[in-house]
Amino acid sequence: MTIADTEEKRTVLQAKGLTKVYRTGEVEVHALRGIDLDLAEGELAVLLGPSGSGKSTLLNILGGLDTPTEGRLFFRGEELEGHDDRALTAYRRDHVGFVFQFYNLIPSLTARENVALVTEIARAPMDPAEALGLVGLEERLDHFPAQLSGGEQQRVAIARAIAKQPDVLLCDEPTGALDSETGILVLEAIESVNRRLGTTTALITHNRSIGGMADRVVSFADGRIVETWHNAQRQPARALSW
Ligand SMILES: Nc1ncnc2c1ncn2[C@@H]1O[C@H](COP(=O)(O)OP(=O)(O)OP(=O)(O)O)[C@@H](O)[C@H]1O
Repeated sequence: MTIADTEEKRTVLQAKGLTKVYRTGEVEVHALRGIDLDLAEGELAVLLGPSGSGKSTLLNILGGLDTPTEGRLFFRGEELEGHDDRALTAYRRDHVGFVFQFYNLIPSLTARENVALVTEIARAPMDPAEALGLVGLEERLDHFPAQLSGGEQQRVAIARAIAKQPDVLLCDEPTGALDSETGILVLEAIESVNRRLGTTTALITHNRSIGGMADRVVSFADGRIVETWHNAQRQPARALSW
């Protein structure tokens, strides 16, 4: 195996020159203006930036929910064909887990059943109870969403996202709707999944404090990466405050 092969294996996701222009009538919005970003195996990256800086647009493209106007995306060295819906669907289904600000659980299904919806169609799923255990909800398997707190519902959403054992976990403002104490529990769940399963994780936030838990922080402004730094040591989510 050559050094180049090894490097390629260590990079899970690679974005090159991504741009995104939204056109609404006469109006053009340049949401991304040339993003180069690699996510390494097992890394926890925090994508930081103010509202409107393009973070969600980037996350959606990295996860195959949207396509760039220009630029290329590689998953484990293979290019994802931007306009081939089937390839993107297969990539999303087999390799990507999403967590959004709002949990999108099905109210009439229990925590376990919400997770099972995904494990039933996944290639190598874990048991829903095991996934819920990983986020600290082993005592809540048969609760309905209405019987769970916001933070617990978000942890069910994380369990649902990771139960198919995705290569990449993409989290868009996962603590945006939560108070800080509850938010930290949710971040601990993400941290634990990243450490125990080695899932490459990208977490979007506008909250600078959350950057402390990352291996690397990538800071955005106006559709561009303006700064990147590595933390010499990751702070445990439990030690964060805001
Ligand atoms: N579907 C769309 N159609 C038109 N413009 C869009 C669309 N989605 C996003 N935009 C615009 O693109 C820019 C980047 O939006 P994006 O949601 O990626 O930013 P963000 O950094 O995630 O913001 P927030 O933190 O508020 O979610 C914004 O100016 C937004 O208005």
